[in-house]
Amino acid sequence: MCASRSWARGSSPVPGSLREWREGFPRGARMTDVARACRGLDPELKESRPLHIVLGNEACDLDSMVSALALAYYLENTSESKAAFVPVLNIPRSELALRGDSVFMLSELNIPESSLIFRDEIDLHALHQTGKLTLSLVDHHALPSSDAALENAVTEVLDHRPLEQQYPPPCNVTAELVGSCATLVTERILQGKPEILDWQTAALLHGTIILDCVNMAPEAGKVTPKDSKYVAQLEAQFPDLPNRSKIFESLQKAKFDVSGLTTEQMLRKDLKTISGDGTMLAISAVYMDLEVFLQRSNLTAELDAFCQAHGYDALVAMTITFNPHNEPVRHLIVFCPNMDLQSTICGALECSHCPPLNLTPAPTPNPNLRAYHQGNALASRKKVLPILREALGAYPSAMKTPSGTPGPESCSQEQMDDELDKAINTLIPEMSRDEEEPVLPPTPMNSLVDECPLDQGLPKLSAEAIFEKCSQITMARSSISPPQKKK
Ligand SMILES: Nc1ncnc2c1ncn2[C@@H]1O[C@H](COP(=O)(O)OP(=O)(O)OP(=O)(O)OP(=O)(O)O)[C@@H](O)[C@H]1O
Ligand SMILES: [Mn+2]
Ligand SMILES: [Mn+2]
Repeated sequence: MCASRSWARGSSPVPGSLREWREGFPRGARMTDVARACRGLDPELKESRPLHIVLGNEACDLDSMVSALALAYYLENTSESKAAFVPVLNIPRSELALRGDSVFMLSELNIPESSLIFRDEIDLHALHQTGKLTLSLVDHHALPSSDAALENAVTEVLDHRPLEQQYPPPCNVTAELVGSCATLVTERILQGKPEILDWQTAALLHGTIILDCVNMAPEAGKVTPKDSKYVAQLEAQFPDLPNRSKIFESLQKAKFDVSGLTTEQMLRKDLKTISGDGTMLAISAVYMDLEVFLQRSNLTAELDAFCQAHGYDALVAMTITFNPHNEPVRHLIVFCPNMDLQSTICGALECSHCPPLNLTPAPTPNPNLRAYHQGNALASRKKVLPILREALGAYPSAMKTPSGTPGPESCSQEQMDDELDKAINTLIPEMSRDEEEPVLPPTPMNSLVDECPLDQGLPKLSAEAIFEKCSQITMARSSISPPQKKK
């Protein structure tokens, strides 16, 4: 689906230095030569020069794609280093088609998809082993556990979310909570060497910032003064950039067009993942109304198959649609067959206060599914991810069962008891003392203790197991003689 091709100037192949960038990049070799070399088909090119990869996030939305393309282009044209600067889209090539806004933008600007390199076409880990790889991360900075080995190749970060991970100097970190990472890349180019900016690259950046900042509308809660400043500067340098509203409407339409997508494709279209202590969680943006989504045929089985296929222990989907006033309406869906993990995730989301999500439970067709209306319509996944990351951190991996199998019953009984004893003994110390030691009254929880045993949150255990243990405690207490007064 493509809106009218009214943007690009003429229908010439990629004009200006974007084409030269592609052909002369790295110097003397075309993009496809680099791709072939990176795919290991042409070792001497790989051997000849170090490779500096500019890598977007694994959701690979328009912001990630454009930030990687534009920053690599800038570095290739300004860096003193003899490295080749290669933008890599952090998804398999086959997944680009799910990103309607990116496909639309590339076609509008006559940038052939064949000139791009995707994550499944380059072996970053093998390159890293040759010692020839350095990395710039754009639009993210916390690498997924599968890429943890690449952390020491990161020499630069440009991101627009709160820092969750430190990259010590000499890594160059730019992290600012602006509406779009493309704003930070634009700033870098305009402050560095504005004359290398050509119309195509300016149009890529301009359109991306406008989409991310919802056509620069303050009520959407995305745009910052820096976003507005650089959109204006791009327009001042290229007065014939397309009209903002035209860009926004075409990209928004292309982004939200999910017609014909399967449930699996819809979940993969804008997917982020987090992991904590061996538990993997997928968080998808679903551009569809909750009711409509829940009515999809075979939904629970499809969600289960999706989690099993990718090794996810749970899936959180954030649906986003718009009311007649064009305000976003958000719902959260939690799919998790493991009841302990499900209650950990739902508890964290329900009790979150930073930010409060103002969740109202909504009915679902299956106990493995929970759904909520999210009253806080401004909290995008960027805001929800830290809540989920913290919840995973508090969830004992000992409770983790192979993904997709039911919860606590799959843990051995003694494992459950150990967990429970540990938990109860931090809560009720007299249970852990042996007989001869006098039992002191439990420390009042509001006293100045250096850390409250509940700081890590209540132990994640099933209600029945806690009840069982508490009844044991009352029995044990009634058999313990009252504390002897110290003489
Ligand atoms: N108020 C709005 N009006 C119109 N469109 C809006 C409005 N708010 C968001 N969108 C569109 O929905 C897409 C998804 O927006 P989001 O759910 O707020 O998340 P985000 O894409 O801005 O940020 P994320 O938390 O997903 O993180 P990153 O993508 O930065 O990694 C928006 O793209 C917009 O089209
Ligand atoms: Mn997004
Ligand atoms: Mn972004």
